[in-house]
Amino acid sequence: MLEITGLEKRYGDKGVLRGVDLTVLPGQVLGLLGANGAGKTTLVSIAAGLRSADGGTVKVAGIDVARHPGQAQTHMGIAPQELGIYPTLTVAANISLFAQLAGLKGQAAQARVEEVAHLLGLHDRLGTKAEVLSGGQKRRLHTGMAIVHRPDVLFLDEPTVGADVQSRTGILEVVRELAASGSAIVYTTHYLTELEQLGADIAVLHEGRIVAGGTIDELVQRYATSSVLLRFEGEAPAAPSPAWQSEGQTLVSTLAAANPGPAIAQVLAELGPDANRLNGIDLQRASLESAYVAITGGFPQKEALDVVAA
Ligand SMILES: Nc1ncnc2c1ncn2[C@@H]1O[C@H](COP(=O)(O)OP(=O)(O)OP(=O)(O)O)[C@@H](O)[C@H]1O
Repeated sequence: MLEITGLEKRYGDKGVLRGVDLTVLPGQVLGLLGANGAGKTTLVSIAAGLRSADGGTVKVAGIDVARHPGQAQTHMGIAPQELGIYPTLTVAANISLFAQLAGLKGQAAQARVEEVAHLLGLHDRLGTKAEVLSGGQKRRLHTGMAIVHRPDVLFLDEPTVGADVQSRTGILEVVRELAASGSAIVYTTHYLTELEQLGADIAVLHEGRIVAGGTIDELVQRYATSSVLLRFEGEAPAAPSPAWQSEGQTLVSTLAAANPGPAIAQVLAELGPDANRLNGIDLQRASLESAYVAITGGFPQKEALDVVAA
């Protein structure tokens, strides 16, 4: 449904996208992850035909977005990071405007506007001017405008920033519902738990390329490991392992451990009386977060860690 091949984008002499390939199938939610400045918004904007690329192609429903942006855009919905609502129009008029732009008319348009408002918990605000909505309600409205025509391909760029729990739940519910009805969805976020809740597939954008992709389970299996972070006060303990690094007044040691419980017991036994000077033990289970951090180099990868036999 969405096919991105060899996409390149430079700002001045800085290559932000350096050959990005991505495919998103009908019914698939693709979580696009990357650090601040990795190029996610740039990628989404080019894919949606809002910015031009320096190389590569984007096809939506088989249509080349750069060559036929108007035609391709009839198959898309986009909710950019910046809110794009019309403040002086009511909630109903905002959603309705986008329904009409997508060719929905009369009773069908009216029914869909009400359905979207209901899905996003805005049904009792239909007659309210957008400018008086709360931040979270504005965010929901902004999402509603992007999905009203049930687009084949939907781009949501950090849709839950500033949204409260209720707004977040509503937005995730709408994403699930659209994917179930066959939309291909690109979802950028820094909230990894949302991607877990959506059962999304993941693509990690790093240094201009997609450096890892797959289901959450695949990424966790491949890159993540449980780890134990130990903090120690004062002089380094007598035991030769584990290795410690200074962090100000504190010594810290990070251990990869498939079975953290026995690993902690082993370390405590080796430390002997020095164990009394431990002042922190943090256990991190293998997760999408630890996989992501390993992939983007913020934490050693599984094989590079000092694995404690358990
Ligand atoms: N119009 C522009 N002109 C010049 N540089 C730009 C422009 N837009 C973005 N950039 C730069 O390109 C890089 C990628 O920006 P982009 O907004 O695509 O990243 P992002 O992954 O969406 O970041 P965030 O997670 O912070 O939203 C950044 O270094 C940014 O400063």
